[in-house]
Formats: sequence, structure tokens, C-alpha cells
Amino acid sequence: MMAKQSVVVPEPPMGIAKPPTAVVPATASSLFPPPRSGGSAGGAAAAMKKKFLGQQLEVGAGVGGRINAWVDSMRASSPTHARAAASALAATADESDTWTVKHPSALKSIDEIIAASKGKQIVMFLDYDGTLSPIVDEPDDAVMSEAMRAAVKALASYFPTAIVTGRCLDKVWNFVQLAELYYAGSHGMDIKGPTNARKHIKSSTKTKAKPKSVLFQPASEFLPMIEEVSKALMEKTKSIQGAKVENNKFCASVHFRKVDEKKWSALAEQVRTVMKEYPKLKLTQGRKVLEIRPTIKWDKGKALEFLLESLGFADCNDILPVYIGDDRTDEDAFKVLRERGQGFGILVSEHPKETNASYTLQEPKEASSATSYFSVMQFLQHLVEWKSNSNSLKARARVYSRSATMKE
Ligand SMILES: O=P(O)(O)OC[C@H]1O[C@H](O[C@H]2O[C@H](CO)[C@@H](O)[C@H](O)[C@H]2O)[C@H](O)[C@@H](O)[C@@H]1O
Repeated sequence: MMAKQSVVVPEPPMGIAKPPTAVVPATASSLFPPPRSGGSAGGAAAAMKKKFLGQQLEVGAGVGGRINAWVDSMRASSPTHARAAASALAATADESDTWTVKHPSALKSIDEIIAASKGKQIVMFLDYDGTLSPIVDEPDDAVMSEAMRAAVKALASYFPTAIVTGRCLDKVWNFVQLAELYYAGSHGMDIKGPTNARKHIKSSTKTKAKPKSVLFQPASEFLPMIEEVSKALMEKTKSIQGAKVENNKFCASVHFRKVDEKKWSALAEQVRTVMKEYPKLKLTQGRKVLEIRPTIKWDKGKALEFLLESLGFADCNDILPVYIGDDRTDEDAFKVLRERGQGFGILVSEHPKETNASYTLQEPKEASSATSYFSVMQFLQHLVEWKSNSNSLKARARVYSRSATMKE
């Protein structure tokens, strides 16, 4: 077994990430609805928040008897339980204080969003699973529709666009296949820019300095460890029917979507046993998946900041970053935007959830679904349509003013 050396600044105790706290800094733009207060929802909502977003789970030494906390958190992330939690959350809130009022539909608010972008460069960040592709039982089947690909391609022709995902770069590339995008794989730990990156680099940066080549792997030293832990997890969980381990290069995913709920605690126990050997790795949780990743201070929020900086937008007030995502790991990016008081997060969800996002969109559905709707795609298409129309208007105005000058 290889030595498990610490190579970067470790975070506090390993465990499922803390529930996000909605904090609005003094500089926050009016785009951010006020944070959810205890207010009318009261203690019941606070209790629900804790339950719904999962408890802090420790997986280091001295954690005997805590496996139930893991299973509770795994349950809280499953749709059935999430729905129950959502109804309880909704039931405790005043009618005037509902989740949808605080987090309105981004589609219905498109005019407000476009107005906020006046004089600003929109920069788009898109999560993959559950945002651009529907959630399906088998991770390898999570393909993106041709229509969604076309929408993302059109989007990237107007705005710098990045995919920020838990998947490793190779996998997400196989699904998306758009060379003009930026990609941040492995929860932001593997960042690559497009070959024509200069197109979107802020023009002042273009002239002043050579643009940074966008290629960044903050957890590169963890590569052998992730390889090793993935193998150990595969071995330990192979007897649990339905369990699947995905090696995502700088992180590993243990899927339990297809595992009988009665076996969740056995699965959690096996994962915990493996992780005890790897104190430099921590656990976070996504949708029916346990994510094992390095204890470095790096997440999707940091990836967003890194990409903004690479684009030359680090200290710019004239940008509007928009991040669309469906999962707990996307909350890190929503939080960064809220704390910057810049741009906004859009949570893709059918159910109320505590979130740092400002707006919501419905989940992508499989094409075969009778109730199929694609609100993420529609939102992207609306942005493209608006930008294309406003560019044509500007072009027409330029022609008009040129011909007026010539006549004078
Ligand atoms: O950051 P994301 O792009 O949202 O990736 C997070 C994880 O997504 C994938 O798992 C999720 O989608 C699967 C396919 O729909 C589904 O079967 C699974 O239950 C979900 O958790 C992906 O397989 C993971 O590697 C990503 O970390």
C-alpha cells in the first residue's frame, strides 16, 4: 500500500459538508433574495434544514456507533425522503414566505436577469448530472440530448461557458463533446480551457498580459491515492448488490441508487472501513452517491473563482456570473456568488431545499417521459435568443448611424 502523505492544506475533520448558511454580504446585489430566516418557518424549519441537508459525519478515528448518521444522511438525499422533507418544510412556512417566493423560477424571472446583466459580461457555469442530463440509474447512461448540446453550443458562442462537474474530464468530455467550453472536472480539481480560449479572455487582459493557459490540477498529488482507494472501495463493496464505484480521477464516487435501502448501512460501514485508512481523504454527499475526495480547500466554488480569474475577470464589477446546478456540491459555487455579491446561482430542483441559489429551474427529464420538460434548456435558449436579438439591433444601429454620417 502506498504511503498516504499530506500534500496540501487539510480542512477540518472529514465528513459530509456542512449545510450552507445563507449569508448576504452588505454588498450583495438586489438579485439575491434575503436569506431564509428562522421567522415564520421557526424551529421546525431549522430542524428540517438540519435533517434535509445532512448531518456532519465524521469518518476518522473514534467514530464507533455513528454509522446511523451516515444512513440518515443517505436517506435524506433520496427523492422519497427529500419529498417528505420538502413538504414538511413547506408546511411550516407562511404562505407569503414560501420557498418559491424566495427562490423564483429563473425562466419566469428572465427579464429581471437580463436587466441585471446590462453593461455586464455574462459568464455561464453549468453542472452536468441533473442539470444538463437527466438523473438515471446507471451513471454511464447519463447522456445529454442533442437539443441540450445545441443549446449549450449556442450559449458558448455568446458567453464564456464552463462545465463544472463531479465527473472526471474524460467522462464529461465524452458526454458533452464541445471543444469551445471550459471544463472543471472532479469537482473542480481538473480544469481545462478551450483551445481558442483567447476569444473570451477580457480584452484589457489580452493586451496587458499573456492570458494564463487554463490548465489546473490542485490535487494532482492525490492521483495515486484516489486510484488506490477506488480499487479498495470496489473490492469492499462488490458483495453489495447494486453498489457502484466510479473513479473520477481526483475523487471517487460510491453510488447507492441501485442498492436496496436495507443494505445502505452495510455499504456505509464498508466505505467507512476503507476511509479510516485514508485520513487525507474526506467524504461529501451527492444524489444517492458518497463522494470521496482529497481534504484540500478546493471545491466547485473555488473552481468558479479560478475560471473567472483566468478569464481576466478577477476584480471586475462588470461581469455577471451565472451558475446552474442541482446538487449539494453546487452549493459551494452558489455560496461564492452570494459572498461576492455578484451574479447568481440557479438551483435545479423539483422540491424545496435550503440553498444559497437565488433562482430555481425544473430538472431535465428523459425524452421518453410523458411529462418531459426542459426548463434548463429553455433558460439557456432564452439567453441566446435575447443576446442574438440585441446583437442584431446593435449591428442595425451601427449601419444606420454610419449611413447617416455619410449623408451629412
Ligand atoms: O457534479 P455533477 O455533474 O452533478 O456530478 C455529480 C455526480 O453525478 C453522477 O452521479 C449522479 O448522476 C447519475 C446519472 O444520472 C446517477 O445515477 C447518480 O445517482 C447521481 O449521483 C456521476 O455518476 C458522479 O460520478 C458524479 O460525481
